[in-house]
Amino acid sequence: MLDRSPSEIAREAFKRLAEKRLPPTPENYQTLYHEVAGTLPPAHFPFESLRQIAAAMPARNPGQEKQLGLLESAIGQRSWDKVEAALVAYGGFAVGPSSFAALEPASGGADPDATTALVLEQVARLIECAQPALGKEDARFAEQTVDVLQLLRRPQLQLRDARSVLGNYALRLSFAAEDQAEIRNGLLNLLNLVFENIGELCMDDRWMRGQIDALRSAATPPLNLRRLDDVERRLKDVIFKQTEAKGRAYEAQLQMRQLLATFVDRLSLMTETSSTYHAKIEQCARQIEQATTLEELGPVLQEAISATRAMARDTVHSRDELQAMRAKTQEAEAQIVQLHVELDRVSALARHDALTGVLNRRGLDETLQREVASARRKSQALCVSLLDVDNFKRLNDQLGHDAGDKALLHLTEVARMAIRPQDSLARYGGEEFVIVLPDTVLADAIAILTRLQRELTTRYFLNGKDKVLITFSAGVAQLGEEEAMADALKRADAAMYLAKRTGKNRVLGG
Ligand SMILES: Nc1nc2c(ncn2[C@@H]2O[C@H](COP(=O)(O)OP(=O)(O)OP(=O)(O)O)[C@@H](O)[C@H]2O)c(=O)[nH]1
Repeated sequence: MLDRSPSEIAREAFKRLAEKRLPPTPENYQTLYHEVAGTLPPAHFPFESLRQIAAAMPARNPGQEKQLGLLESAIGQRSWDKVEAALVAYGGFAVGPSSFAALEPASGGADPDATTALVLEQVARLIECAQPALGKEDARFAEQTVDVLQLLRRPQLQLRDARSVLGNYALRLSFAAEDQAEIRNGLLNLLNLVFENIGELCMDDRWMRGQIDALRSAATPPLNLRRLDDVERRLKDVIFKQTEAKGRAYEAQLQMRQLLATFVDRLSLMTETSSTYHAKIEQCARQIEQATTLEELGPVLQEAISATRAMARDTVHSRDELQAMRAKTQEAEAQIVQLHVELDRVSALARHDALTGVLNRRGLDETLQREVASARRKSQALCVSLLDVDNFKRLNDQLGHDAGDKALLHLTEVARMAIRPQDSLARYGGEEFVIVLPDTVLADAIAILTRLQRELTTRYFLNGKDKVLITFSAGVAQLGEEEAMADALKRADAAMYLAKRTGKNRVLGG
């Protein structure tokens, strides 16, 4: 089946359409096409139903009005993610206990049939919303869902008729939800196993070890989409770097093996040549001893000369070959050095900082893009903070550069613990870091940074046995409605400099 060309599949689908006497609708053709091709049909997007729901939803304030506009455009784009975001944000602008209040009968519930129909419609919507989360593995359950939805939307359906069907369906639904929870746990266990194995393969690489630890902690429940996104990005970096390293090691190994084999061949050939030569010379020496006339000596000397010439030729040949081999080895060495340089360059292209494991500039850029889009979509506040370690040069000078590195690592570890899972931490440059705080207003962001300062006064950096206090100065800015993120960062930077100039170890809003 899978070997058929698209036109063959299309012909067969038409044939089946005729054989089964089905109406030639696009849906029927699509179903049969996938049946013939042995592929899965694309997930159904209930475009019309969603448009009807959106049309029925009231816009009771400007916030809801904006979200309804976003919802309509999300439906137009057939994007579940955007539909979900618009619905959640719409809910955030709810004004009363019921955001579906406009659906209620104007007479205050005087018509019981209309009320029943409304309640049943809401149950149907609830089921439709929950459906994607329950997966498609159980075909029987999927069929039952379709039947229940049809039944709930049947005109004049009475509550007592719906009750037993819903009771039965609720039981199946609880099984499906349990299955999904088990599948999720199973997948998480599998993921952790994969991390462990990758970790085992490259335990001598410090960067990799840090990444694997970060992956494990990112994949620990409770999960959210942001954390999963982080896991995906980190895993891509790890796989990329591991593939590079493996390819490099394999190439080097192959080259070395070839060189060694040639070397052993040459060595045995040289030994062979020199033993033949020695035997020949010994034989000549014996013949010279036994010779009594000059005539007898002539051919013996001739033989000795040609044996010596052959030996010299072989030696020159071997020397040339060994020299060529040496050149090849040097070339291979240079290639490996070049590969290391290349690997470092590639690592720099990764999204995480090699020393601390937090996001690097590239990772930060991507995160900022994502968070700005998300904040705008959800009409939420977004803050950025720029923090710079105080007197870091002095720390380096007094304790050494290695201790300086460890101090930076310590700072990022404490910061990771102090911020929320949805916040992001990035190294902006030497001893400068950026914290991105979604869904946070300025005052709260300042409070989070101040909490981090307090944390650092209780969690000292230990340099050997010495406790070292690390402090930082920070500037915080809340992104304006129309403002570019680069401008918000500039404001945070200016506030940070003001904090430095006015005594350090301070957090100021920009
Ligand atoms: N150990 C270590 N030091 C770094 C790293 N990156 C930058 N530095 C050092 O950080 C120091 C920063 O010095 P300055 O910019 O003068 O700042 P400061 O000493 O912290 O002074 P203030 O910012 O005014 O508090 C420089 O000495 C850099 O060499 C790094 O990765 N590791």
